[in-house]
Amino acid sequence: MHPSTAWTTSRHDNFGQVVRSYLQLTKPRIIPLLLIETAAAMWVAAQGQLDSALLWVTLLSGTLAAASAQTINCVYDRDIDYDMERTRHRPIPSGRVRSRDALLFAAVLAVLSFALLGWFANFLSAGLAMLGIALYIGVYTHWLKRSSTQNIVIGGAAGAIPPLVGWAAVTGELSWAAWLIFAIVFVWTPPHFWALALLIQEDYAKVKVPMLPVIVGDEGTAKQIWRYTLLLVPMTLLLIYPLGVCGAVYGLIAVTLGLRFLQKAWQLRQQPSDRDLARSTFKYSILYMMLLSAGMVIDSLPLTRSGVQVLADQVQNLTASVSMLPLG
Ligand code: HEM
Ligand SMILES: CC(C)=CCC/C(C)=C/CC/C(C)=C/COP(=O)(O)OP(=O)(O)O
Repeated sequence: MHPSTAWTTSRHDNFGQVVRSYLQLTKPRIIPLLLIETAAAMWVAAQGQLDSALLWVTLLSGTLAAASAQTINCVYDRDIDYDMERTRHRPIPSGRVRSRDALLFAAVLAVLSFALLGWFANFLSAGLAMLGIALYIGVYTHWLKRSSTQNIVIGGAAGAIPPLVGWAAVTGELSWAAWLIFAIVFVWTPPHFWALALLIQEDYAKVKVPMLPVIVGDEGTAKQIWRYTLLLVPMTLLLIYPLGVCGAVYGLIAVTLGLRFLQKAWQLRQQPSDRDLARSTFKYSILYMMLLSAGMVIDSLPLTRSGVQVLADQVQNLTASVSMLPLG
């Protein structure tokens, strides 16, 4: 290879590696689900009449805010991340990115997120995105993660902020329905995370992070997972009644998904030390939240709404005809 070609290739490789490292700081695999929640809340808020430019700008800003929060978390947790097998190869503990550079990166992302939302949507949504970062860093990462078994219950509020951002971006305010979607994600977070924590508790024990299974064991954790799932499933139906922002199609999806979640949580309660069950409950929690959000979107599409209306009219006509039949 000609020396100048080799130099260019290695510069490319280096650049690629730097980009990959910064991307890894943002924990990108978690972001799509946060965006799905945001989009679902926006769709419900707009009752199917959603401006696509607003949708994309809000999703981009949400990505920037979540990426900023995750990057700061990587800086703060660099000591324990170094000691845990699962996180040792993250960019900061492995020495690929300096903490100072990561913080600068996070600041740029946060400022861009705030500016985009403030400019294209409104300052309520921009402020909520910043509140999400503050809660995730201040309340979860700094205050509770290393000191309380309830760390992810209270800290989970940060992960439930994205739907509020989406709702506020569309309507400029926060209605009961927005708070209910927030509450659904909030109550979903403990079963989601504790199912995973059952699998990786040795890592957390090693660095003295008091995740629930480390302190109360498998059985106590499985019991809590069951209780939160039991609370979660009926809560999802409140969007239909009394709030009236979702309809029958969403109801069918929420009940079907909810029954399966309850079944998994119940099985785990019966066999709390079964790691395959814990893994399957964790994976299902993600699928559950994706499909529940999809259910909200499908339900609010104008096509679905008119289809349900036609069906309801047919049923009404049929009932009227049957009642007019000369029976007996
Ligand atoms: C305080 C609340 C939460 C905690 C402590 C938590 C913790 C975790 C952890 C430790 C992982 C494994 C990540 C890895 O192996 O690198 C994970 C995976 C995941 N989390 Fe959560 N989570 C929380 C809330 C949320 C929320 C609100 C969402 C989105 C709505 C979410 C979505 C996901 C997804 C999609 C994955 C799978 C990523 C993959 O494909 O590996 N999490 N979570
Ligand atoms: C609006 C807005 C910006 C909201 C922020 C939402 C947000 C970033 C939620 C992330 C929740 C999460 C995946 C925590 C991981 O826990 P951990 O950091 O303890 O996981 P680890 O053990 O893998 O480091």
